[in-house]
Amino acid sequence: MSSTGKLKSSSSELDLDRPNIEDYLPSGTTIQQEPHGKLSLRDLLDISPTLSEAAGAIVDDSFTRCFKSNPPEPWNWNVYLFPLWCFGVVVRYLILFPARVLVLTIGWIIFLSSFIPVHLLLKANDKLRRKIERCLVEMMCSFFVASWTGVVRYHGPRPSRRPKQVFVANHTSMIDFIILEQMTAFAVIMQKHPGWVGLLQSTILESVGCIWFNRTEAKDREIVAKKLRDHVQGADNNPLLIFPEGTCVNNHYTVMFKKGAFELGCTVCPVAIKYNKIFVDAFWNSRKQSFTMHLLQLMTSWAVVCDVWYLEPQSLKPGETPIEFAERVRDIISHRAGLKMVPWDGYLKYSRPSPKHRERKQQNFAESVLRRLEEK
Ligand SMILES: O=P(O)(O)OC[C@H](O)CO
Repeated sequence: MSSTGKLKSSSSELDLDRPNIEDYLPSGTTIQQEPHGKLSLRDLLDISPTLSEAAGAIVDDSFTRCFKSNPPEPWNWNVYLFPLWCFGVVVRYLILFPARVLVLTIGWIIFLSSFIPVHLLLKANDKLRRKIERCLVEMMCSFFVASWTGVVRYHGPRPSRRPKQVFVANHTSMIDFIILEQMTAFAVIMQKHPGWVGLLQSTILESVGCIWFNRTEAKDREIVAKKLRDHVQGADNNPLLIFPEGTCVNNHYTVMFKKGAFELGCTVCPVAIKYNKIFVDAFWNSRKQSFTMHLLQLMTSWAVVCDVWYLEPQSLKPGETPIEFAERVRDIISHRAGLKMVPWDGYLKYSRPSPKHRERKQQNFAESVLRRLEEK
């Protein structure tokens, strides 16, 4: 498909996903029913499509919807269910949670008491050290998954270590990484975090080849691009895992994939992850919640249920651009996980729309008002 074709289909997807402002207006009122000379909200919105689009965006928009938490439906709404729910709260907080903290503590003790000596004492035998460290990281991730009673179904062949391949997955939470890492020690490319997560990133995870960057630093992006190219050449390196959306999305949508993973000249292995929200919403809304609070929320829920599909590897087709390739892979992942594709750049979460875009909208609005005045 040509890039124009893709763009057209993306914008029509956006149109379909756009809220209908009519749905939010009081029903049963028409312009004719209003007393003569009195303006209704409907009249005002009728002045220009831009104005009604702006009103629609204030009420709801498909970009914000990608990053909205969707907690499970409350079910404790009657006199029989409420005591049951209270009983569940007591079990989850007073029995399950302490047991899970214990599991995690045991995991950390085993992990650190093995990882530190291996890391320090096996410096001379690099191959053996890397092998043991890989197993230990996988084991620690399994402890994390156990600490939320993770019920994960993996479908398809497990990833193997081969040169010139990169795994890409949709992204809902940093727990995606933990869920994938417990099966295969991937080298992941991720945003650098502060606090204890940052400490783990720069110590333990760096030893499995993970690469960290700060998305606001243009300099970091160049360094990461070079590290990626070097990493995929090494036959003995852990398989590379990238979340090309670059940010966590709520597992109902996929936002545009960054093209970096698709211009490395590697085979791209898509991985689709779909969480079942029966017990808890696994979306990490990092603007509202720290990762520690997110983990505590998971550890006090009944279970985290999800499906992971390792999909058929894909290569760049003749005449296909990396952007088209990224869209094709996004389509495969979204289709498998039942996610809706929206043509948004997830980084817009962190930036304001460009002045050019704003000016174009202002120009459209001014033109529509002038046209209307001339008609009178
Ligand atoms: O949802 P964000 O943008 O805070 O991204 C969080 C992590 O960096 C994703 O791994």
